[in-house]
Amino acid sequence: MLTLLSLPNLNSLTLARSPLRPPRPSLPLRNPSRLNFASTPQPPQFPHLSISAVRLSIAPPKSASSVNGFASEGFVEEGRDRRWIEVLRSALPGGTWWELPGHVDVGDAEPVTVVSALRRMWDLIAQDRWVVFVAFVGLVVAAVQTVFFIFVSCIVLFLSQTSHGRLVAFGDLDTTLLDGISFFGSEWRGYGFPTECTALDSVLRCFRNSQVKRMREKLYSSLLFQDISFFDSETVGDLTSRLGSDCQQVARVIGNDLNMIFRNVLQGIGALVYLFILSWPLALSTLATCIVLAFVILLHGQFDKWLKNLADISLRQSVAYGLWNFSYNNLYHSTQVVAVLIGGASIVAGHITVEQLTKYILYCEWLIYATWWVGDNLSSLMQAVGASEKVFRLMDLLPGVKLQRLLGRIEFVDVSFHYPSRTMVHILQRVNLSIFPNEVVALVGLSGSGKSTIVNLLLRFYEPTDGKLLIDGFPLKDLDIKWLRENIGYVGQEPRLFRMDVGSNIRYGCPRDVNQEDVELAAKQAYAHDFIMSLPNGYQTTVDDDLLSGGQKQRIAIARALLRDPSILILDEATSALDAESEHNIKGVLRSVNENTKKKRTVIVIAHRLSTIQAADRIVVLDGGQIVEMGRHSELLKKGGSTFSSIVGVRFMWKLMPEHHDDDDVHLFVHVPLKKSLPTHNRDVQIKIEDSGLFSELYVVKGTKIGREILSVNLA
Ligand SMILES: Nc1ncnc2c1ncn2[C@@H]1O[C@H](COP(=O)(O)OP(=O)(O)OP(=O)(O)O)[C@@H](O)[C@H]1O
Repeated sequence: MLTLLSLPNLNSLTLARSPLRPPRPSLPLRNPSRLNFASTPQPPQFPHLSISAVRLSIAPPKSASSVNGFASEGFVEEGRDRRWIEVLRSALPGGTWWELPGHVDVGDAEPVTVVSALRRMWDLIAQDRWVVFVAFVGLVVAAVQTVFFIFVSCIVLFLSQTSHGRLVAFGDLDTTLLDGISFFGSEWRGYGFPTECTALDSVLRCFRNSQVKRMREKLYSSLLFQDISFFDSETVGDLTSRLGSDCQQVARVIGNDLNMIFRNVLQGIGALVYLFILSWPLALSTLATCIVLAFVILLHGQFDKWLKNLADISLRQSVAYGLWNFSYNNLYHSTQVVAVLIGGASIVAGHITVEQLTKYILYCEWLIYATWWVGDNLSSLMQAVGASEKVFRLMDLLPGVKLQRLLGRIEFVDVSFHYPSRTMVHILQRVNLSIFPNEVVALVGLSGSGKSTIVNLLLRFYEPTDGKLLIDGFPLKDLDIKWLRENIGYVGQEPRLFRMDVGSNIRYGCPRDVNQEDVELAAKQAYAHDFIMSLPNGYQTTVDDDLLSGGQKQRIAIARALLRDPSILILDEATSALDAESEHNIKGVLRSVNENTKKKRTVIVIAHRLSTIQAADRIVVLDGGQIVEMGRHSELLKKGGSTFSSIVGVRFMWKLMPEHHDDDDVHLFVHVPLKKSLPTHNRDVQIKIEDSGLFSELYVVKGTKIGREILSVNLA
């Protein structure tokens, strides 16, 4: 990080603090991130400027500068002049040299107003507003005192010339009093705006830190409820930056920038008023200097926006800073030169006294100083406003409507979808599906057909790119996402367990108060109670992802979902790791819960087992992101639709449950779908069941051959 010592030309900017001289800004230390020259070992080099600019804009045509291949002197001279003019023009603010390569994004597309940003920040510090009010009063006291300090000091100084001891003593007393007021004012202001090293500094920083903390908490809780699509498009680094530096920057606005702006505006106005009282021509000349200085500072602040975002413009940064530094020093000194010239003439002419000129010069310094601070803090404020836009946008993504009760009616209306990371691949295309309250719907389809995507949309992990998704008639995006997810039970294929006891794992995330009996009832419904009781400490046994089998974890996850008593239950291959018997039992339990409890529920199940699918009220067959068939199992078989047959047949061929088959060799009625190479009507086919541990495998035997051509099996 840059210090004053690393830039020798900055030393002239730091003057010792004395009662008669306002503290001069030590610029790089004030805001190091904005003036970080660590990567610029050399001081600004203007030759770079000319070389680069020549390359950009100077390319005189050969014919203009040469005659028969020889350069004409007049042309050369003219060309050189023009070149220098071009170089200078390109280096001026807004010139071509400052332009950045087209592909670089230098800022936010959407502007945010200072007023709206400040209003949001004001809301954020609602409970600490009294601190800010008190601090502002301190600020005003300190600023007024500062303005009068010079006035009183000059009186004391010039009284001492006349050696009126008592008056000097009175003046000293007055100065001491003002010093005291200044001290308390600054300390008091510092309580609200901890920006300077005051005695209370460490305590005072707590206020700003609490602002940052509050903002981070709010932002973080907002992030937790974002769609998964949000995390597809936002990188972890960006979010960390929002939580880290952006929150700091936004908190700095109230705690620092506004404080400094108000303080310096007050002091500047005080100084300016006094200057006009002393001598209006002198005051006008200083005012003109201040306006130019403010313009230069603001211009530099604009470049800061780029400097922060881009790594490859350190050269421009150096030049911009050099120009700024040059302007500041010269403008500052010019006010003193003007003051001495005009003021000297005015003293000779008898218009003002030496004392008045002294006061004038001192107030000039204050005014320049105040202008510098206001300009610098304004550009810093603009940066913070830019940062606040992203922070507030994320915070605003919070709640929607909470319904009194969720009935469980789900409607997909012309829903199309593609994932943000693969915009060219259409995953769902114009899906229209109405699921009624308490209905059990099975989604089937080949791998990649979009079953889980439908569930992802329902859980609002993503939003449809087209069409509407309604729950109980309300657009899903208008509903309070936290409330909605509390009312939906979701069990995935690979549920996660936390390293804590089984009971706590079942209770995890349950939004209502439950007792041990409720937990055990849910575990019994999920056929998990017996195996839990066989663990060393029953429900108190500590488990984690590695200590239980896939099927046991699924049963705990199902118990967890049942305990919440959700209005909508989604099972995304939630029983895939269960043995056939457990799966059969759980399927029955889910069905009976749905029918027998007071609170009915809508169930959406994605499964590949025939037995599970058969239990559904309706089967929805997906292919390539579209619904191709829909109906009861028997209806679909009767229709003989090729998609359903191929999907269901192939899947179930490998996952038939053994209890239907007592013998190794059985004859079953097998539905044979339309296929050119196979007969088009039902026929008896010999099948063979082979038990391979977890699943029984079904081989379709045609004659002596073992084949897998039969695409669906009807065990009815
Ligand atoms: N986060 C994602 N980003 C991009 N593409 C995705 C994402 N998740 C899924 N996909 C793609 O979307 C398509 C549909 O996936 P989906 O998981 O919905 O299929 P599925 O029918 O549930 O498959 P399976 O039965 O294998 O679980 C697939 O081509 C998949 O590669």
